[in-house]
Amino acid sequence: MEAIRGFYENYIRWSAASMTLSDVLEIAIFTYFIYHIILWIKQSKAWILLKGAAAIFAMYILAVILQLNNIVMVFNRIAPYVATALLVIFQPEIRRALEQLGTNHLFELFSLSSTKDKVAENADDTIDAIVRASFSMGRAKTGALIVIEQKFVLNEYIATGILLDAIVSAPLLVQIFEHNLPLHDGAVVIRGNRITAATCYLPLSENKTISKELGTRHRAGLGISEVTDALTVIVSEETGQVSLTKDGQLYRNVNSDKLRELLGGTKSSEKTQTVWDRLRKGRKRHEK
Ligand SMILES: Nc1ncnc2c1ncn2[C@@H]1O[C@H](COP(=O)(O)OP(=O)(O)OP(=O)(O)O)[C@@H](O)[C@H]1O
Repeated sequence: MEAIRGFYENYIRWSAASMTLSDVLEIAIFTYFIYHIILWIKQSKAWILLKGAAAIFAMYILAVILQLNNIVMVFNRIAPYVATALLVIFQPEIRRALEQLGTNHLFELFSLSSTKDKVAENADDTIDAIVRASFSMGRAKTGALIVIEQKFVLNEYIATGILLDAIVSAPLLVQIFEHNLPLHDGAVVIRGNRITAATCYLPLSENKTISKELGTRHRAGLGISEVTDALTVIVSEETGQVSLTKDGQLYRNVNSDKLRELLGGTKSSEKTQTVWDRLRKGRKRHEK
C-alpha cells in the first residue's frame, strides 16, 4: 500500500500539478496516434503477439510500483533482447507499414476509412451471386475457393494474387474458376461487393482431424479461417460439394439456404417478406 501511495505522490500527483497546456496537447496527439496504431495492429496478425507483450509490460509496471527490484532488474536486462525479438517477429507487418507510408497511403494506414466497405456487410446481392456461382460450379464439378473478407484486412493474402477490383457477379466468379484459364488456380478474395484479387495463396491448416479425403483446397480454406475472421466458400472439383469455413470450423456439403445463412444473407424463403416484416422481426429480436 505504501509503495502505491509513494508512486502516486512521486509521479502522478507531481505530474498533474506541473502540467501545462502544451503537455495536454502533446498527450492528445500521442493518444490519437497510439489509438490508430493499435487499430491498425488489431487488423493484422501482430495483434495476438501484441496482447502477450502487453501482459508482460503490465507485469513490469506492477513490479515497478510494488518496488520488486530484482524482478525489475531482470526485466531491464532482458528488455533490449525482447525489443530485438519483437522487431524480428513483427518484421512483415513493419515492412508493410513502411511500404504503405512510402506509397503515400499514410491516411489509409491511420484512418478508419481503410476498413470502410470492407467490413462484414456484404449486401444480399453479393451473397446471392456467391451462392449461385458456387452451386453452378458444383454442378459442373469446377473447383473454387472464395474468401470473403470480414474485419480482418486480408492485404497480405491479396498481395500473393492478381489484382482485379471488379464488382462481384455469379458469371464472373464462374469465369474466373473455369478450368485451364490463367486465374482459376488459388483463391479469390472478396471485399465488400468487389472481387479484389484472384489466384491468392492461403495458409494451409495443420488440423490433424480434417478428413483425409479432403486435399489442399479444403486445407487452404480452413487455414485462412483459423488465422483470420474471413469466411471461405469451397467448391470441390471431385464431388461438386459446396462447403464453408468460418472461425476454424468446416461446414461440409451445405445446401444453398445454409450457405446463404452462414454468409449472413437472407434465406430465399424470407425474400418474399416485405420491409415491414423484416423491421418487425428485427424489433422482436431486440425485445427478447
Ligand atoms: N494454399 C493454397 N492457397 C490457395 N489455393 C490453393 C492452395 N492449395 C491448393 N489450392 C487450390 O486447390 C487446388 C488443389 O486442390 P486439391 O485437389 O488438392 O484439394 P481438395 O481439397 O481435394 O479439393 P477437390 O475436392 O476440389 O479436389 C489447387 O489447384 C489450387 O487451386
